[in-house]
Amino acid sequence: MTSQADLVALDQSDPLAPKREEFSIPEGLIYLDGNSLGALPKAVAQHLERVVEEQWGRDLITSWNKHGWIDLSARVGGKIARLIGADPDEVIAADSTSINLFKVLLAALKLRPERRVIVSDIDNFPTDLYIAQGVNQLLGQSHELRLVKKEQVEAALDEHTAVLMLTEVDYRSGWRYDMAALTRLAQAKGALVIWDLAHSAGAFPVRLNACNADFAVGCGYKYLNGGPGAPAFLFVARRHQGAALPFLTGWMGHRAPFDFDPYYAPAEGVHRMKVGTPPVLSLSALDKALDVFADVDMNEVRRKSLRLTDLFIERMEPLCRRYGFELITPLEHERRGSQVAYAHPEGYAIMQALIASGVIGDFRAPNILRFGFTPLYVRYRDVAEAVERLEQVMSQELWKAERFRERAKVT
Ligand SMILES: Cc1ncc(COP(=O)(O)O)c(C=O)c1O
Ligand SMILES: Nc1c(O)cccc1C(=O)C[C@H](N)C(=O)O
Repeated sequence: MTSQADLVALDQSDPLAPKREEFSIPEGLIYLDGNSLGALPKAVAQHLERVVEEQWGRDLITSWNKHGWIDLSARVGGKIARLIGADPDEVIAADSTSINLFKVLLAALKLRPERRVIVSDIDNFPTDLYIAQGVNQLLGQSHELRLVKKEQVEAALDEHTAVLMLTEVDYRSGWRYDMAALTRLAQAKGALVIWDLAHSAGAFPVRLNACNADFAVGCGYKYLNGGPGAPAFLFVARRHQGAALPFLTGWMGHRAPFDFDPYYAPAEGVHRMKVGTPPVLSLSALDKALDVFADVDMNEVRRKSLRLTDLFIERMEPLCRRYGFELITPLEHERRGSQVAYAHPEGYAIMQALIASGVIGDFRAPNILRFGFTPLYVRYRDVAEAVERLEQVMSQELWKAERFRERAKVT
């Protein structure tokens, strides 16, 4: 068991400890939900004020050139590329994850016209599955969407598979796929692979090119801390950039948008996946938020993430025995993202009571309490304190209060 003295020593010797100072975290709050909405980097607030006043307010439309707004999507993509093991010219920041998935899924299916199966995980985040259903509808239900449990993904792949579409880290359980192995297996059958990195990018080192990934998408507002509704990102491996075509053929993805040619011609490389005018303020926030990572070693982030999640699991053991929490996150490091989840029949009310006590995690239907550990701003002592507050919620039965039963619109 990790002692109080061990925790102090861990925080004192943590090479990432100074990073916490770069974030604005309310005094006394323990924030374990950076896997849903990352905390605010202090520099973003100052930067946005300058962008609004100087770029928008003073320089107005000249800022597209003067402040490089027109290239922001690619510049921000370049910063994300380092975190996900891609080259800068393989990534853009744009649109939402859902829309980016729509774009790359259609592009990938068109690269495998003779094949008629999309394989995915039935526990994938719903938007991924809904997008696949919408794409199939657009294609006249020409494809089979083969949804299987994680253990059956390998067996579901065959010579009819056009695309394997997976989220690397399961949003509920935190279960992590072996990206290299699954990519190899799918490609050996002749399929293309799309990875959703929503719960990976910024949480640990991702190695898209080392794994030979074909396409990827991911969120800007989770571990990348770009703010609510931040632009997402999209990756197209260089080997596909000539042949992969977008079907949302907007002017920003045209070869020469300011020629105002009536006929569409795709831009070079990943740029053709851009659609309309980018949200400059949101992109500017994400741009500045990514600077927090500039001097960060992602291997260090992973080391701390595993220590934080190990510590949480260790401290939760007595509560599991006493109060019936069931760990659903893998113990094996290789199979774990940066979050830990427990099933409990009273999960919703318990999470509301815990939030009221100053520890923010979240609840995922039907019965899951989910805790995200962002190594840049979560301390070892926060982990111990969070479990102590949960112990109080349970031992004093605080969760039984009527007000914790009422379901909010957003959970
Ligand atoms: C795996 C995954 N994909 C996609 C999304 C969201 O996509 P969007 O930003 O389009 O809402 C989420 C979370 O919201 C997610 O967990
Ligand atoms: N994107 C979200 C939103 O707009 C509102 C509330 C939560 C979210 C989330 O990010 C959910 C998240 N993808 C999840 O893993 O559950």
